[in-house]
Amino acid sequence: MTIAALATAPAAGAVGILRLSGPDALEVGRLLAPGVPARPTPRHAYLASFVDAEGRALDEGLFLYFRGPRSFTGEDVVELQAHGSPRLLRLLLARALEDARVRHAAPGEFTRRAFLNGRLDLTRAEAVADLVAADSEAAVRAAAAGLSGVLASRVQALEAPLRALHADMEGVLSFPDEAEGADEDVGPRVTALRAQAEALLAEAGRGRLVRRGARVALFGPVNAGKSTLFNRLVGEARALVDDEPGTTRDALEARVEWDGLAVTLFDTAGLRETPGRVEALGIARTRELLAGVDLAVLVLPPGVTRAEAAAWTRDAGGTPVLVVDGKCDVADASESPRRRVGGGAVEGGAADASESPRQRVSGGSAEGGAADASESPRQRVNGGAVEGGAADASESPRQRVSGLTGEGVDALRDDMLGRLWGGGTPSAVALVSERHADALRRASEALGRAERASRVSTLEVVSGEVGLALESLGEVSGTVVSEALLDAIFQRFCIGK
Ligand SMILES: Nc1nc2c(c(=O)[nH]1)N(C=O)[C@@H](CNc1ccc(C(=O)N[C@@H](CCC(=O)O)C(=O)O)cc1)CN2
Ligand SMILES: Nc1nc2c(ncn2[C@@H]2O[C@H](COP(=O)(O)OP(=O)(O)OP(=O)(O)O)[C@@H](O)[C@H]2O)c(=O)[nH]1
Repeated sequence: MTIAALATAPAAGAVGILRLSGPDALEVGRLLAPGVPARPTPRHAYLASFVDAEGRALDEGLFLYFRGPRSFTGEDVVELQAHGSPRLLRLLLARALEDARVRHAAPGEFTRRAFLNGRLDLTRAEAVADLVAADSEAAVRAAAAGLSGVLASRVQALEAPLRALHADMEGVLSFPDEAEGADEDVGPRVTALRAQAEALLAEAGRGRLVRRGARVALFGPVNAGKSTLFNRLVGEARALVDDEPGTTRDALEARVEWDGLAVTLFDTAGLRETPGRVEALGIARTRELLAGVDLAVLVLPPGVTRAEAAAWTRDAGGTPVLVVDGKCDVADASESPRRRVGGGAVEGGAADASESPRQRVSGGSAEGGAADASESPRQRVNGGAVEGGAADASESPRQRVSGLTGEGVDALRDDMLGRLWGGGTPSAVALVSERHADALRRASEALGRAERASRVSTLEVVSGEVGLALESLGEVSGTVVSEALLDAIFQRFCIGK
């Protein structure tokens, strides 16, 4: 069946495209553009008059014919490139759909046909959708890499040797005499392939970062200068700044693009022990937010000790924390923000020392970390920090930054990107999606079982597991796919793609 859809967004633009794909694309296309020869030269742009059912001119545009299989879908494709009026384009589309040989394309159906006709493997078809959805430079570049087959070849480099291994084992099982010895190094081969699968799986985190953008939150004690720093990082005065502690109550967010990577930056309510009721709600929300971001930046006012810093760090709930010394332009603590913070902690400590981990640390730092050291892993960490400033030297020096003067802000941004990204550049990443990661994980698990079986079980069992790994891997490239999987994948495409 021939399908038709508008390939351009349903909004006014300079040019809009109606696309047809299928066996009757040319004939139906020529109903709309009768001036085009019956056997047009493929890939030649004809200037043509587009007409309605009565033969009245609707527009003058370009007519393109791609003869299958040399087309995007692998089928005959016709494009009518008209002036970009949404109303005009709908008239042209309706006219094409009037023909009984044509129906409207489902979302992603052009790309689905390209996949089914072997023009693209599944990873490249998905890269088409990634490219259309890309909203940062890194996302564009990573999707483009996917479209050019970066992930496809990584998967291929795993799939081919896995298939060879499977064939060797099946050979030995079926023809033990002829294939003798082909199963000798099965164990090491499985181990190596499993490591390869794990390495690919490890890129899923970066894939997520590129696709969705990174989420970074500034947090720390009240009045640390978070909002000032946030404004500085965002490049505009978004957050309210005031020297009254607790000014920021709701988390603010702003989207920036750093080195091509989309970053959503959050400014959060300052943490302290004795907040007002409304502020307490803000703090609860901060903790929730911190648990869900990719990186939490702990902004400390001058004079905070390592033990205190370690205590604040725990508010991030397991999210990686980057610690920075804020207000570094303040030479000494004459204005004594340190006292305020320290004072707050002690005050709170008296009120409910038993409850708050932070107070326990304050207590620890005052009374001696050693006393606490045996109690919990958390205390042991703090105890360590308190006991041995020297031993603590392994901790990297904290970034000094001033939101007020801008000092250290660029370096902080680089630090954040380093922590988020690790080495390399965002464009070099193989965009491993959740779907790919899930299939890779199952492949890797099957290989893990194969590894064990190669030591304790029969070749038949090993081969069975390797076969399962192959099946899972086939879901990534598309060599093994169900209709349901294809439906799920192509549903997220837009219409006309
Ligand atoms: N006007 C227009 N622009 C477009 C598209 C389109 O369909 N129409 N595309 C649609 O997404 C993308 C281009 N993708 C395309 C991919 C392959 C072929 C194609 O004809 N492939 C043949 C021939 C290859 C060759 O001659 O080198 C093939 O693969 O056999 C065309 C477009 C982006 N820009
Ligand atoms: N000297 C100096 N003062 C700063 C700096 N950053 C912020 N301040 C001042 O410190 C006070 C608090 O700044 P904010 O940016 O609102 O601090 P915050 O951490 O967001 O505060 P909360 O909203 O209470 O959590 C304001 O008076 C700022 O002008 C800095 O880098 N250097």
